[in-house]
Amino acid sequence: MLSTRGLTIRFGGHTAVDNVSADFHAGQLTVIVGPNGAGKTTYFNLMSGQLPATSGQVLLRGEDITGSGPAARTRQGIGRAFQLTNLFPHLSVHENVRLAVQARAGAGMKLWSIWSSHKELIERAEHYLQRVSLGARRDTPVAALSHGDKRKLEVAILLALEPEVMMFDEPTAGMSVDEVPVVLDLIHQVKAERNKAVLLVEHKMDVVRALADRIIVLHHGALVADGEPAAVMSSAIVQEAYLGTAQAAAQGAAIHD
Ligand SMILES: Nc1ncnc2c1ncn2[C@@H]1O[C@H](COP(=O)(O)OP(=O)(O)OP(=O)(O)O)[C@@H](O)[C@H]1O
Repeated sequence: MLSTRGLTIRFGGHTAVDNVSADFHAGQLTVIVGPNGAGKTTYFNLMSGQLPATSGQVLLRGEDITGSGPAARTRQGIGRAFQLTNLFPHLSVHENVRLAVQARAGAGMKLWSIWSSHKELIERAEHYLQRVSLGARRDTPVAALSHGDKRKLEVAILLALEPEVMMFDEPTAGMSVDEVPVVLDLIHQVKAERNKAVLLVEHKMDVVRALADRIIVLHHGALVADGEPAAVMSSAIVQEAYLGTAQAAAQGAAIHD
């Protein structure tokens, strides 16, 4: 579904992502891990188009999209849950999701088609709100939501856009303990549909264990491990560089932080 080939970005003399090649398949959830500053977010930014690559390629279904900006990539099927930067704070929860549903339906500027299918758009937005357990908050302005509810709303918006590639940046960061299972269940459901490539940047080992089909490890911008979770997590490089000791790993310590 999505591939990178020799993907590299340099900031001045610093190579933040260094020649990374990887393939992300439909029905597979890949977690990208690594210490602070390893290049995980920058790699995400290169794939979603927020940053231009210094060299290398990003391919979507085999097509080279390296030259496309972020909006074009979203239209082409790469969806990303940002950390609360793509919400309209003064619109209601329902309106935020409805805009995403409209964008997906291509109804954005065509008033006639908005009116002709208005009821359907509302129902679809309602459906996504129910999926993230935000139905009761439908009329609340986004600015008044708790942090956890904002994160759930982001997931609803991402679902509404129906992308083929779904990228999550620490989806449970800042959530209370009782909110985390809602989001993890949703990501499980998306994965179970088996038609999307799901990518996650995640620090929490329990989340990694619960969700990962595959783990990629970045270190100083380079890909240093790529494989099944058990093999990658028990590999010497991960044990020593990221978990400190095998005992820390067994105790479920975070990779960092
Ligand atoms: N716009 C930029 N200009 C200069 N340096 C940058 C820029 N963006 C990222 N970097 C540098 O690139 C490196 C990788 O940063 P990045 O945020 O991708 O790491 P990360 O693995 O996501 O870290 P964290 O786990 O702390 O979020 C860091 O050394 C960072 O300082």
